[in-house]
Amino acid sequence: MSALLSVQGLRVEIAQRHRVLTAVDDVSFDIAAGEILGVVGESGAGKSVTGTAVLGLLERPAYQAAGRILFDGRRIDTLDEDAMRALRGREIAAVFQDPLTSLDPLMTIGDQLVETMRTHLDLTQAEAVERAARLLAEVGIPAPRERLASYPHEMSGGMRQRVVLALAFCCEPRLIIADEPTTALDVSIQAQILDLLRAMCRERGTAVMLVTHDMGVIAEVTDHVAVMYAGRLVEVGPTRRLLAAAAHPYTRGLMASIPDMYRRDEELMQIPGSMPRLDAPVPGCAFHPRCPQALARCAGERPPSFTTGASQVACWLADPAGRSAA
Ligand SMILES: Nc1ncnc2c1ncn2[C@@H]1O[C@H](COP(=O)(O)OP(=O)(O)OP(=O)(O)O)[C@@H](O)[C@H]1O
Repeated sequence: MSALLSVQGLRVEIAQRHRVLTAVDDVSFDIAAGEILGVVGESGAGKSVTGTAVLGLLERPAYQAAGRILFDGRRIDTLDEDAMRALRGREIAAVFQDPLTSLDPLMTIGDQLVETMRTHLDLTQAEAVERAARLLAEVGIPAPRERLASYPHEMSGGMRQRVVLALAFCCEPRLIIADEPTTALDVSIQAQILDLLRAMCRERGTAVMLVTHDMGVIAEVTDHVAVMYAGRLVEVGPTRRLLAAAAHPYTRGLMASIPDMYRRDEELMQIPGSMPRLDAPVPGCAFHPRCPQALARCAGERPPSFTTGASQVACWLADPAGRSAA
């Protein structure tokens, strides 16, 4: 199946006065139509920067230094600002952690939905209003017609995030970039919003790049997972298989922090240590100082990506040639 989104060798750098830092390095992944890909990793791993690059919203001092981003086979990282803005409104939508990033506090939610639809779709005012009410009903807003006249601040955080989903879906995008869409919400509301996101995507065949630090979220909604550490992908594979048999010690460490059925027998644990700072990159495998299974070569040689089963794993432990030597 050809990819709807294809990120190839993406590198994002951050220009500082006397040096350049690398926030995302050689990141490649595909998302097929209708697929939900989770991008997971600790804070600072480069997840948001990757999503921002796909949306064409990187701002100085951050910039794309290498790689290509293709949407439906067409290169989009070289589009000009107007073309990218048109694509963002229509074919690629974004959902961020804070609903107030997406919602204009001075506009009613009805006006926001109607204006977005009328900018990008050929709809009359009456058609757009009708569609806005239907969308609000679909995302579970009670009394949707009356709610069209409400302002964002008149709603709870959970309701606002439902409106953000309505806004994201209102032009029937083919791809949604969702960056920590439920992190700010109570756990019970989080699950409802994730269920809603998944149901709406399944029904429409919408693809999603879901950025999260939470392996529980990955387990709940994604089809594939890309695990990021220190700006690089360390493991990419189908969610079920990856959760059943993660190959990278970092992925296993993240999984050990899911407090649920996957780890009934083990204590909830945190990975000791912290991710290297951008201004102090670690040679070899960036995870080796924290890795319980590090080999001598991990400190000196950066592992390439090895294929193990259906996954890609950047770890010397997955090197078929190196296993016996280790
Ligand atoms: N505009 C910027 N200027 C300087 N540093 C930046 C900029 N944008 C991102 N960074 C740095 O790039 C690194 C990756 O950030 P990013 O936000 O992508 O991480 P993340 O994995 O999404 O983590 P979080 O969940 O905390 O957002 C971090 O070290 C961050 O401080």
